[in-house]
Amino acid sequence: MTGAGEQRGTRQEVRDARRIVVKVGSSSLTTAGGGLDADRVDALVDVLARTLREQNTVNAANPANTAAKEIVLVSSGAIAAGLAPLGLDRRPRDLARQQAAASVGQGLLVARYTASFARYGRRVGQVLLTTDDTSRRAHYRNARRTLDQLLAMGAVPVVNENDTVATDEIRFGDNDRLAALVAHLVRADLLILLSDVDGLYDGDPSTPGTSRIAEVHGPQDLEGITIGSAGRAGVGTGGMVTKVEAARIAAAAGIPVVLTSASQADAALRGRATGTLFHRTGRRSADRLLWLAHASAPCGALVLDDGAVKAVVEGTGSLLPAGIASVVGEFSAGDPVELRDTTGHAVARGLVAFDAGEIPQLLGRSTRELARELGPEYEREVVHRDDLVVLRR
Ligand SMILES: Nc1ncnc2c1ncn2[C@@H]1O[C@H](COP(=O)(O)OP(=O)(O)O)[C@@H](O)[C@H]1O
Ligand SMILES: N[C@@H](CCC(=O)OP(=O)(O)O)C(=O)O
Repeated sequence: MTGAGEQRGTRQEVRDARRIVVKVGSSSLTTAGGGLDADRVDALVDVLARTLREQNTVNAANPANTAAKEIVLVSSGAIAAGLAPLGLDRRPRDLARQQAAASVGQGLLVARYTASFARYGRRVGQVLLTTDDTSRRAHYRNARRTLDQLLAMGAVPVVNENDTVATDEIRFGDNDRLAALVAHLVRADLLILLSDVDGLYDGDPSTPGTSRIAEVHGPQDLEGITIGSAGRAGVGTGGMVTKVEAARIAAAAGIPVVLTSASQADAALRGRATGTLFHRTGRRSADRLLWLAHASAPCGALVLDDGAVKAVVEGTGSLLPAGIASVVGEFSAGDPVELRDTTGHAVARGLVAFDAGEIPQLLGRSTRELARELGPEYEREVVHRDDLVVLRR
């Protein structure tokens, strides 16, 4: 951990980042009363549009323009923006009214971004994602293709969770984690999380004596720090906990993260020593698997015997019917499921190749035997190695 006063110079990897995901929280886009604050939206768009313009006109005629920047904006604020128009004075507790507010607010939010970016001659493209888009192969590819295409056409994708169709079970719930997963999806070089606080503090920032942490090199730097889960009453969702979790996911996937306030967005994009920089802790991982580990809500579970747990955890093989002791829940082929040991501890997640109802007849039996009895289509893995991600203990 490095104290704020110990920072040196600019952050080269931040300055050099070409493809950047910027996430902005509700608290940075709304007025104290909870409505959308057009001035704050415009101020953010000014920074983003100028960054794109400055960097991309330098060398626009040169196809090898290595300075060109691309920005994907993950914006919260739909629920907050929908409160006042529906006569609500705070974020409702129940999902149905949150969804109604999001439905009204998302339109207003995107209309505001559209008008604001238009001042710079830029188009925006709305992209609403659900957890299915992050775990199912076809959805995942589609989402990535659309985002890539928008960027290639010079538009700014404005991403949010598809709140109106998400149920409690399948919600991301917080856009911090969604932003980390989007950064991974688009193979971003940098994730910037903008909030109403200018970084991670070593305690509740409203408590005198706490100070900002300038750099985080890994989980060891977070030990002993009080990280609050409540944001500004009635507006944000996860407080600092979800931001630190998002930073951890992105950093582990090889993407550095800057966490700072919306008013520091320009400095952050220029690589100045603002906010908290989370250094990458891992390398870029095989594409879809990160999503499987962090985003998918498992539809059920398979309980494995000790040998199968070992094979899965040590990465030596796919999950075969012979290693499955029991099936939990209802799911269809292609759904994400949890793989548990016999004590109920989740060891991995995977995309299952059979419906839940088909599996009991396969339990404990060899694929060869099954193929002989039930047909050649049963000589296959229940979860293929390529569709499986081991969870960290
Ligand atoms: N250790 C900490 N460092 C910084 N902020 C913290 C910390 N613990 C709790 N917080 C609170 O988290 C809030 C940000 O979360 P939230 O309101 O959910 O933001 P957003 O709407 O931007 O997603 C800050 O305003 C701050 O009060
Ligand atoms: N999808 C929700 C945002 C949920 C969320 O994470 O909000 P925040 O904590 O302000 O980033 C909305 O647009 O209101």
